[in-house]
Amino acid sequence: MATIKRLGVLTSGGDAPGMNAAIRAVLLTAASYNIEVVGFKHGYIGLLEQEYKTLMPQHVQNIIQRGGTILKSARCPALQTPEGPKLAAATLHQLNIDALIVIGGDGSFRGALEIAKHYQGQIIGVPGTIDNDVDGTDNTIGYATAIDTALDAIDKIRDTADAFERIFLVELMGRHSGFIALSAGIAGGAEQIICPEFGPLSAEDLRRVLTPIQHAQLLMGKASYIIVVAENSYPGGTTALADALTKAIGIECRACILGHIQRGGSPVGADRILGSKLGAYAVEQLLQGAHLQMAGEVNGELSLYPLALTGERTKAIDPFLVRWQQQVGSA
Ligand SMILES: Nc1ncnc2c1ncn2[C@@H]1O[C@H](COP(=O)(O)OP(=O)(O)OP(=O)(O)O)[C@@H](O)[C@H]1O
Ligand SMILES: O=P(O)(O)OC[C@H]1O[C@](O)(CO)[C@@H](O)[C@@H]1O
Repeated sequence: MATIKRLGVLTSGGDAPGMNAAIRAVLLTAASYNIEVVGFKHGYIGLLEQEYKTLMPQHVQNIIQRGGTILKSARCPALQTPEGPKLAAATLHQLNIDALIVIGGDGSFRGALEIAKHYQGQIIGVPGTIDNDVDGTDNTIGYATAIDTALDAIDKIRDTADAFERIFLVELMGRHSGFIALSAGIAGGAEQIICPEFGPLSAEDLRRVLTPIQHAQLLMGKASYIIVVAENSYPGGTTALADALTKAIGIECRACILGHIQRGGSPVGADRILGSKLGAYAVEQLLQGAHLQMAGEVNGELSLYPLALTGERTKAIDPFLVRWQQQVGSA
């Protein structure tokens, strides 16, 4: 068993519902092994600027149901300078931190790998991002809640779209991936889903979107029609796409950008459970000597995955749902 007396923990990148459950599990598990936990604030900024506090059980009481992260999060460009990782490692050494747990996405894990080049202790990652774009785990903490939040919005937009028999484009988050768009689009009964995995969509290529709309109108007449669009799918964004479609078909298409609403809210049960499980597992695996690994869950089994491979983008959106959506999308 590795000797760990002091453990650091931080949340980095986009916050995700369930991060608090993971922090809580880290603290409670560590406490059960008499390990002290230091929480760094604002992601890697806390390491660079020595902004931290020792976490006690009372700090994690009554947080499992809260969105956001009690440690705050941030993007930290300073870690991407040559001096950043050295400074971060120096803080960890100075504070006698034997191991660090980074809760975040694959970008945060790249940062962890840079720090590891200068740090003598162990580092482990816990996947927390609404985007679900991290290899080595079926789901990331926050993804399930984001789907439900997006779904709630889609259902509400459907009501008004139906009343006015309007075409709506609903833009969902997912910087490089269509996980949220595909899942919420399928569950919300969207007529079309557009996401990066379907290939780039250009102004010259609008026919791909137009033909299914026209087909649906022939079949059903005037009716509500919802297109779920993953962010960054069209040059100029979803409002530009709605404008281009409006011009092309002569029927007003409305855009609704859901934005950061998807990052907030009370985590659903699945995210509380995943956060708790992965937070606890991360501590236990550190004690087993794990280093530069991510604590994930694959096919219901807890497992470690090399941090260096978490951003390879080998995890694909559900191919069955993709095929089915494309098959029925024009009906
Ligand atoms: N190559 C890198 N070198 C050093 N630090 C990095 C590197 N890539 C990312 N980081 C650090 O990790 C932080 C978070 O990364 P990023 O903004 O990509 O979010 P993420 O962890 O992927 O989460 P999300 O996708 O949910 O926003 C960055 O702000 C930066 O501090
Ligand atoms: O809040 P910010 O820094 O604009 O980041 C937005 C990005 O973060 C995420 O919410 C999580 O990675 C993405 O879906 C989105 O593109």
